[in-house]
Amino acid sequence: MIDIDGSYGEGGGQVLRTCLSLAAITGEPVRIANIRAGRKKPGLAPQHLTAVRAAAKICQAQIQGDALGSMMLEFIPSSPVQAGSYTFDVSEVLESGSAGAITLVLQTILLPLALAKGDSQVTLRGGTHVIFSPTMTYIEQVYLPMLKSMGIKASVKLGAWGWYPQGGGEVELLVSGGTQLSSIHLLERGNLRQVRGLAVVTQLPAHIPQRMANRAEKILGAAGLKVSVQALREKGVAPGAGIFLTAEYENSLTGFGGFGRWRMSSEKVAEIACEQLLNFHQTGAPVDEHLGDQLILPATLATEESQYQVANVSTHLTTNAAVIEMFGLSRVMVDAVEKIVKVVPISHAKAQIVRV
Ligand SMILES: Nc1ncnc2c1ncn2[C@@H]1O[C@H](COP(=O)(O)OP(=O)(O)OP(=O)(O)O)[C@@H](O)[C@H]1O
Repeated sequence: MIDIDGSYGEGGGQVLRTCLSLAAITGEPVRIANIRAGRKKPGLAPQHLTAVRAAAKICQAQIQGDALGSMMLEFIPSSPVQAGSYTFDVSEVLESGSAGAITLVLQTILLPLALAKGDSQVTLRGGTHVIFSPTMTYIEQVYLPMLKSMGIKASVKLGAWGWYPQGGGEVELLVSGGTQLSSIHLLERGNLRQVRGLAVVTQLPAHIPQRMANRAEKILGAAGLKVSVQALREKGVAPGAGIFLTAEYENSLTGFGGFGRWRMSSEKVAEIACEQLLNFHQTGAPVDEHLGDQLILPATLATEESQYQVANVSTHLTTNAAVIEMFGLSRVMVDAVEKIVKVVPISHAKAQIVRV
């Protein structure tokens, strides 16, 4: 049994999700105490509880402490990960509905399913575009394409958009099993090819996405970037608005978003997204701060050493690195000055990854 202190470092949900993924992959039982102790409302929130149940389902784990608000979880896998057809719905844990980010549930089970024998199809319901988490657009346009370069074959189809606070979004995830992960090397991002954007509303008038798109094209165009933003009205159970920009460099991808808010102009929403993108662009780094913490797990499971440079060394990155090291599968070295992350997998045979 591996004992993890959930209050370590960032003390957020990612400590839990990383443990769930690695427990499912290795078959190693894990006990996590002080879950999300670093947050205002600690313990398991709907998104985390859904991730716990999803991870448990795919490796038939026995679980204790799987309740909303629980700060302690015991997770004991009882079989190798089973590929198959699954549905996970955040509103099953909170009947009144929740915008708990299903992208984070997706990230919890993606690698276990990709390493399992056979293909999987997963329906996920809940929040698809939620602030402080990767949006489904980021998963589709940044995270999955970057993982594809490491050998992961997976795709998502967005059926309905789910915003805070109602959620109600829906996504179909397809994952090919039997993956052998290869390493990633990203020290040079190359030139910017283009910025693609989606300005989207659900249940709101068409002038809103058009105004977001116009403003973003104007700002990024004035900064000398090649940009094209589509204005769309999409399906969703509640009103919502946002703009999601993907920057495509020769060797890497990144994405940033802005979310509509009561009394915030469409133009301001676009400005927020553009500012983040331009700040990143200026750093010259190939990997954004968020992808930086998310790549450590796949790099740990790869056959060779990985190395990449990030725009910013976040506490999410250093926390995730430390938690992953506790499973003994890799050494993660973070050069805070050069902002270079190096992940050295430790012999997989020795680490007993439950492989195909
Ligand atoms: N704008 C963004 N784009 C991509 N990824 C993001 C973005 N914002 C946050 N993330 C990622 O979402 C994850 C959030 O992890 P965190 O530990 O904060 O847990 P949480 O479960 O979302 O919430 P909490 O902070 O409430 O515990 C991290 O991997 C972070 O990099």
